[in-house]
Amino acid sequence: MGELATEKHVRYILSVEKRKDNFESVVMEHLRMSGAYWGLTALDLLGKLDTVDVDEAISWLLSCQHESGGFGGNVGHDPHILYTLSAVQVLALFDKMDVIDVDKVTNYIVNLQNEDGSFSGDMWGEVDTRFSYIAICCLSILHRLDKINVEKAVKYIISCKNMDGGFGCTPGGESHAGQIFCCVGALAITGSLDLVDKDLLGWWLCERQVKSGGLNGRPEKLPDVCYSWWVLSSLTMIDRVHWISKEKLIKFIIDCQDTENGGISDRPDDAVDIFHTFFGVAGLSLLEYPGVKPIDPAYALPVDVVNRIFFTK
Ligand SMILES: CN(C(=O)[C@H](Cc1cnc[nH]1)NC(=O)OCc1ccccc1)[C@@H](Cc1ccccc1)C(=O)N[C@@H](Cc1ccc(O)cc1)C(=O)NO
Ligand SMILES: [Zn+2]
Repeated sequence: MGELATEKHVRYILSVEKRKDNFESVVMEHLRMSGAYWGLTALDLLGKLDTVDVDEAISWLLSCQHESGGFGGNVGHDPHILYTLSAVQVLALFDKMDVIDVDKVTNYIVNLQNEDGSFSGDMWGEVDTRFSYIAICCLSILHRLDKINVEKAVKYIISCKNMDGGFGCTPGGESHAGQIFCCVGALAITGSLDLVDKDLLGWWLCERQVKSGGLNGRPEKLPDVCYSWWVLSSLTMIDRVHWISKEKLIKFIIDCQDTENGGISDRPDDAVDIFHTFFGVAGLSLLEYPGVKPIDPAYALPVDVVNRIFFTK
């Protein structure tokens, strides 16, 4: 079996951070803040975060903050809860939370909670359980969970649980691995995992593994490296990882890397991108692949970063 071409991936990630004009950079233009989180967290998992110019990254990040306290996907873009989490995650990676007004960012998120406990993504009001996870994860990192109605937030998430044990984006929405990650992650952070039927959900999740060893996001779909994260982090949080073959999944992820130019794609022989490179490395981290630092399945941050947030002053 091949092995992880670490140096190539590090060089690929650093090159993406530098490039501005090529196809990937233009496509990812509006979610560049998330791209920064994916690239920098992947570098940290590979033990290479020290190769980054922190001050340059921080000043660009701060230039994306809106007067409301929220962050946009790039300079001059409207604020959105998605990019506010990505920005806070990057600040946690660099241990630089002191460069922002925590209460201002908190206030931006608090104002996005609706009467029924759900969260909207921005002022336009779209509701999705993704935003519940983002709000809870972000406020937890900021030590401000007490500023929202956690009980109603949890009640809303449980209202999105389906008969198959999975979760959808709104009540009655079809189960999808991405939404399951968000709902299980939010329940884990709020200490509410007792509300999940671990065997029923574990069964739905382990059924995502196909012959090639890869994981898909819904029944009958093709396997995709990023589901190595959405499905596997959910299985990890409900303690059912032993229900899939870790070796076969490792082989699938390794088969998706470009050993020539670096980077990981969604499936073998496809074009690589920073998103799948991060979720591939994060998946290998959950699979305890040698040379990759451990990642926290709920916060999607390296364990040493999560420990620093919660166990130091
Ligand atoms: C917007 N987006 C997606 O829709 C991807 C597209 C895709 C990648 N592979 C198959 N499809 N889909 C995606 O992220 O689905 C996972 C998901 C769906 C719903 C909720 C949570 C996760 C990707 C970007 C992308 C676009 C096109 C190609 C590759 C990456 C994306 O930004 N996803 C977001 C999804 C998300 C958003 C918020 C969260 O709290 C968690 C996850 C993300 O991972 N943020 O860190
Ligand atoms: Zn994917």
